[in-house]
This record gives sequence, structure tokens and C-alpha cells, in this order.
Amino acid sequence: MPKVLVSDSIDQVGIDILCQVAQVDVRIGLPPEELVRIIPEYDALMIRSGTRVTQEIIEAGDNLKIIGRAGVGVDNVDVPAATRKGIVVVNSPEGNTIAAAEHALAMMLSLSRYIPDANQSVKSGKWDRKSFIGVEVYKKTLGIVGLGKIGSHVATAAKAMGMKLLAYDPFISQERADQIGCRLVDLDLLIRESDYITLHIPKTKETYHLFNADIFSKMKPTARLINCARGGVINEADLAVALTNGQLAGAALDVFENEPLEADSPLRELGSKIVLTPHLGASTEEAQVNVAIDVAEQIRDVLLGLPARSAVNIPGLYPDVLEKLKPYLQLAETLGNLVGQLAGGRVDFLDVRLQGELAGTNSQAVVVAALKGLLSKALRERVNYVNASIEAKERGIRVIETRDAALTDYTGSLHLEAKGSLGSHSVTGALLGDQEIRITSVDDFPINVPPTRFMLFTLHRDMPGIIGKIGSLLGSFNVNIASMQVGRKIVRGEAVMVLSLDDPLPEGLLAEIMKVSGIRDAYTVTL
Ligand SMILES: NC(=O)C1=CN([C@@H]2O[C@H](COP(=O)(O)OP(=O)(O)OC[C@H]3O[C@@H](n4cnc5c(N)ncnc54)[C@H](O)[C@@H]3O)[C@@H](O)[C@H]2O)C=CC1
Ligand SMILES: O=C(O)CCC(=O)C(=O)O
Repeated sequence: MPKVLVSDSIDQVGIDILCQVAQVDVRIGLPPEELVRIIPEYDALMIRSGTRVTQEIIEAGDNLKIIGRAGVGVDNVDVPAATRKGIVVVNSPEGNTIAAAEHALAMMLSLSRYIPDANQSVKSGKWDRKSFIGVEVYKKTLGIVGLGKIGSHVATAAKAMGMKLLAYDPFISQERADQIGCRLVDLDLLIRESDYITLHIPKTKETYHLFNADIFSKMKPTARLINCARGGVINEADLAVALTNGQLAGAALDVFENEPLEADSPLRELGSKIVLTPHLGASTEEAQVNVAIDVAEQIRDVLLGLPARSAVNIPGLYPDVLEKLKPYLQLAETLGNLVGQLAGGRVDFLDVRLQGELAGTNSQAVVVAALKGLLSKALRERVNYVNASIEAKERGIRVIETRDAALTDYTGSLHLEAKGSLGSHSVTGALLGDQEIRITSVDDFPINVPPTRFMLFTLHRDMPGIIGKIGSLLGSFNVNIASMQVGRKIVRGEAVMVLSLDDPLPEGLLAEIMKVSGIRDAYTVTL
């Protein structure tokens, strides 16, 4: 039974799903060195934001197949290291959207009405109504930085509260912003005009310390800043100075550059100008159930050999397209494997031609499947959907992809041509009845055979007796032929013979086959 380590607190519903297929160990708060020590035992790791999955942990995870982040941000996972090691990283892109958006709105209102301080005051026995005169958000301008899933939901709710909306997001179209009712502006204008600024951007090289002393100097002194996205997008030292100097009126932060926030952080000293929560954006009962189910189901599926629906490091396969594409991925992998073995030596170039209905599908996934098949001879189980593209690139394999939507004899078919150190070979394949794979050409000779485990391909002169000679030769080595087919373009010209064998070809038999008069080439293939 596979083993799953859950190293952050996850809703029980997720654990129950994992238990259907795996032994689950829940060990929260492990020190990094302990995680490195025990991770080789595990097939999957499930985390929230508490565990930092470093390169060291990933490299030690020799059995790890999947890392599941029960949430959105995967910045606590070294995704490039996981990709290199062929480990799928999945998240829950939407499970906590509403929770995070509502937390940002709650922070905006708490900050405006001094709710945390007023609450503290009453609980300490006072009845002070003068110190907590707030401001309204109605008719104020809200600047949203990052108009993705959470930013959009915040926009909709803020609009309903009568706020005017500005948004800065260089990757969003004006049309999308119009739909949400936001004016798309540049960052400078948003900073200068907003009464509230709320951040909903990922932490990237571009967004790191995007909010710094320079930005704070341009804000309205009455403005308030909310960050429920990621620590690190704000320079916290600059913010503390700017709040102290009155360059902005307040800030509400749920996320910090280092979590837990340092005990001596100057942010803790800013009184009613600041509201701080300990990364609670996703902490609702509903969101925790959503993300636990979403990620546990993906871990379960990957452990069962099925694809994940929201992997961050493999081509996106949405559930609706997956069902249709799955047999084609199997076809691409089989043909990649076949053409790689026919090509024999180093492959420098792979031409992937998607034909018929396949031309209109997720070609990235099909190409990755073909590369996985192509590299499987050299890399065996080390290559998978996650690292096939990187491995191909590192080997200098150039991939050219073409599409031809014109109808073929099959609803959809795939043609692969591999060129390399020992010449060039091509194969075509299609699906029969939506599921069954057929190889429909080899080196442009038409055939129609299902792939089988052991196969023999010959390129020969089409002349009487040659099939019999190959049959007797195999018989003399006690190799049973399951099926045989010949493909030719013209009578007595060149032809291919495809034999499905019950047994692998014994040592030395290929050399004997090559000696038969009329045989130009012969290849054994194990699929
Ligand atoms: N506090 C918490 O507990 C939670 C925090 N989050 C964080 O909230 C953030 C947003 O999440 P989602 O809305 O789900 O992500 P999303 O991917 O739907 O939206 C992010 C948006 O940021 C935009 N963006 C990227 N780089 C940008 C840049 N340099 N300048 C301006 N815009 C940029 C993107 O175009 C995208 O529209 C993420 O960082 C996520 O990790 C998410 C859930 C809970
Ligand atoms: O797991 C959590 O509580 C944090 C959620 C979060 O930050 C995210 O989903 O990006």
C-alpha cells in the first residue's frame, strides 16, 4: 500500500479520501531535518502553508510521486526541483477563493472601524466610544492589485458596498475588467487615487517588495492597505516607517515575509493603525473542506495511476477534456515508445502531427505523452508527464508540432517522425472505437495492427517466400507468432512486415533475420 505523509493540519474529510488507497501518517510540525529523514518512505506529501518543501526534501523523496498543496499558493514548494525529479505538484486553485476574498473584506472593514481595538477595549472593562471613530468605505475608491479569482470576488462585493473600483493587472484584458466593473489602470495611477488598496497577486520575482518606500510615498495619507495575498510582496520595514510617518493611514495584513511573524517585528508596534491576522485567509470550515477534498482526490488519483486535474507542473488537463483525451495520451505514449525504438540511437528531432479531431485538442499534453514514450527506453520509470519536456530539452530533442484538421480514415490520428543519429523513422496511429490503439503506418507503409508487448518489424523486398523464411527462422528459435501483417505501397516493391510475438526475440535471432535475402532492415520492439 502506498504511504502518504500529511505534514500540516488538513480537514478529516481529506484524510478519509487518502485512506481509501494509502496508509496515511499525520505528523504536524516536523522540523525540516526530520522531514528529510523520513520522506524516502513516502509516495505522497500533503501540505498547507506551514511546511516548506525545499530542494533538500524533494531530493531525499526517492519514492515521492506527488506533492499536494491544500490551497492556492505553491510558493512554499520548490516546484522546479519537483519537476526535475518528476514529482507532480497539485494545488486547489479555487477551493479557498471565497474565504480569502471575505477575509480581505473583513480586514478592510475591521481597519476602517477599529473593530479589533474596540473589541479589546470593551473586553478590558472600558466603554470608550470616542477613540474609535471610523471611516466609511461607501463611495471610496478601492484599488485592486491582481484581478484574478480572489481579486474579482473582492471587486464584486466591494461594488455592492458602493465602492468605486480601480484594478491593476497586466495580464487581464480590458473586456474582463469591464465585466467585473473595474477601471483597468496602471499601478502609479491606482496608488495615487485609491483610498483602499487590496493585494491579490502571487509572490514572484516581479512582485517581490513591489510595495516599498517609493510606493508608500505616493499613497494618499488617508489610504489603507490590505494584504491577504502573500508576504514578501510588501517590504515590511518600509511599511512600518511609512505608517509611523503618516504616509498612509493604516494597513491590514494576513501574510508576512517570514511566518510566523517575528516576535520583535516593528509591525506589532503600530497600535490601531494596523490589523494583523496569522495567515487566516483560507481558514473557514467551508474552504478547508473544499481544499482537502480537492487535493486529497488528486493524490488518490495519481497514486492510482490517473492524471491530476490541477497540476501546476504538467500540462493542464481539465476534467471535461480529460475523458476524451486519455486514450489519445495512451496512443501518443505508445507511438513515442515505438518510434524511439525504431530510431534506435540518439533522437535529435521529433515531428508531432495531430490529425483529424486530434488537431483540435490539448496538443501540449499529447506532445508530452509522445516525449514520455520516446524517452522511456532510455529513462524507464524516471520519465513521466512532469519531467518529459525538460528531459527532452536537456537531450537537445527539438519538437515540431503540426496540426491537420482534415479528415483521415480515423476520427483522429497521430503521426510521429523521429530523426536522429541512425536516420529517420515514422509511425502513425489511431483509435479504433475510441479506445483501442491501432498502428496504421510504419515508415509510411500502411498497416493496421494493435500494439503488443513483443514486436518484430522488417523492411524488405516484397517477393515470394520471404514471409515463410522469417516464419521458419522464428520457429527454429521456438518463438511463437501471434499475428503477422505486411504493408506495401506497390507490388514487388519495398514492404514492411509486422509480427506480434508471444515471446521476446532471443539473443542472436535478429542478426539471423538480417541475413535473409531480401531483408533490408529488422527491428525488435518491446512495448
Ligand atoms: N491569505 C490566504 O490564506 C490566501 C492567500 N492566497 C493568495 O492570494 C493570491 C491570489 O490568489 P488567486 O486570486 O487565487 O490567484 P489568481 O491566479 O486567480 O490571481 C492572481 C492575479 O494576479 C495577477 N498578477 C500576476 N502578477 C502580477 C503583477 N506583477 N502585477 C499585477 N497583477 C499580477 C494575475 O494576472 C492574476 O490575475 C495568491 O498569492 C494566493 O497564494 C490565496 C488563498 C488564501
Ligand atoms: O493553507 C492555508 O491556510 C493558506 C492558504 C493560502 O495561503 C493559499 O491557498 O495560498
